[in-house]
Amino acid sequence: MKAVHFGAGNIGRGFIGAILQQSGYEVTFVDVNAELIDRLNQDRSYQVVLADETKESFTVDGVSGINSQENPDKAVSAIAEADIVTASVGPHVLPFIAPVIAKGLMKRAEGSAVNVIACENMIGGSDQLKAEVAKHLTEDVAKKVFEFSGFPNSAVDRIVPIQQHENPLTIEVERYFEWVIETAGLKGEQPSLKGALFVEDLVPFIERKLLTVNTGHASIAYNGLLKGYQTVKEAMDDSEVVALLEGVLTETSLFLTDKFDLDQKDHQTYVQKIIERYRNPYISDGLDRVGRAPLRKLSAGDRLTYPAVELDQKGNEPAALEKTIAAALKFDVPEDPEAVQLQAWIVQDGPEAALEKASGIKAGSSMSERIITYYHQSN
Ligand SMILES: NC(=O)C1=CN([C@@H]2O[C@H](COP(=O)(O)OP(=O)(O)OC[C@H]3O[C@@H](n4cnc5c(N)ncnc54)[C@H](O)[C@@H]3O)[C@@H](O)[C@H]2O)C=CC1
Ligand SMILES: O=P(O)(O)OC[C@H]1O[C@](O)(CO)[C@@H](O)[C@@H]1O
Repeated sequence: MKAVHFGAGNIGRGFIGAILQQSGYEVTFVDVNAELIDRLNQDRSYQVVLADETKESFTVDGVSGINSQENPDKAVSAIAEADIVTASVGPHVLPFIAPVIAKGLMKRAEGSAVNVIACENMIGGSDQLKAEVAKHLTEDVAKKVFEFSGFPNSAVDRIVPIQQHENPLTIEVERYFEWVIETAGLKGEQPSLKGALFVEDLVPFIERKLLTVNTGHASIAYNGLLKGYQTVKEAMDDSEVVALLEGVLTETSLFLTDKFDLDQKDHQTYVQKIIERYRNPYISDGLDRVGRAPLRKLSAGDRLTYPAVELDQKGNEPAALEKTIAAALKFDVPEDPEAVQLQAWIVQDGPEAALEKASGIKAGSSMSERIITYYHQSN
């Protein structure tokens, strides 16, 4: 069986590619990073190392790579013959992989079913990828193509920090992982993916994950950076950062347990497990990475603004989320294009207007005023 995975990066090699290989697929990675692709074609395998006391490692073999910048047609043919297509390139990159996927789906034998699964930290990733693919198909071709190609949404959870190894393919990952895929969007036979969970309705799973794992992570990053820390470890040793982490998770727990009628005890166990994961001494994770792409993370449907606005509308004052949003406005990393854009908006129009542009939180609203007060209070 053949799998095509877009994004030979941290999650691509450290999580999705490994699951695909363990499930019996020959994995072809598609990427624009020539170093990764050339090495994949040279070695045809790589090591995954577990970041815990065991330092257990395993080999992912039978892999290869296609540089979609140099050989777009090869990527198109690989899609035409694939039994499954997955992607972990970053939400902002989905529009750039869509044309190749559209051409590949058009090239498939009439009616041969395939599923295309976005594995991004976002709600509705595959829906968005499908909409981007549709832009490159005429209406009647799209109708035909989407009869046999499914775009089930998924939620992926495994912490894979940015890391350097002698072999650039080696990847160190936490032992924990969760890959939840919705059955609603599947076409043809349900793929058998070792360790993945298939559910009818993904929404509770993706929202629970995004608004717990990622919201917590973002609060550590933005509040930690504000206090001058560089890593999750340093930040987690600071009681004020941990208090804000516990605050945002209490606030999102209120939202999630209410919206999805979750069992409080079970949810608290899930929350505690995640705080333990942040404290993993075998993982060194940079706050710049965890807080990367601040415009995405401040956007209305993402991990900070979405729960804060929902809670505010229900009459709760999510102070920890608001303080974290204020801290996110101070995310100023010159190598991060979204951070540069955010800071430019603040210089041009002031923090309140920048907040509205990034998040949709209306300037002049009581929530905006509270956030901006926190913004001016923090150093
Ligand atoms: N790193 C983590 O701990 C986790 C990341 N994720 C999600 O997975 C996605 C990827 O994240 P990471 O693996 O950390 O990032 P990464 O930067 O390590 O990997 C992204 C890969 O996509 C490649 N890429 C960029 N443009 C491309 C294009 N046009 N065509 C093909 N490949 C292209 C890059 O060269 C890179 O190798 C993001 O949506 C992230 O939110 C989800 C869970 C955990
Ligand atoms: O990958 P994103 O969306 O930029 O978020 C960053 C953090 O969220 C996680 O992906 C957790 O799922 C972390 O591993 C990652 O550092």
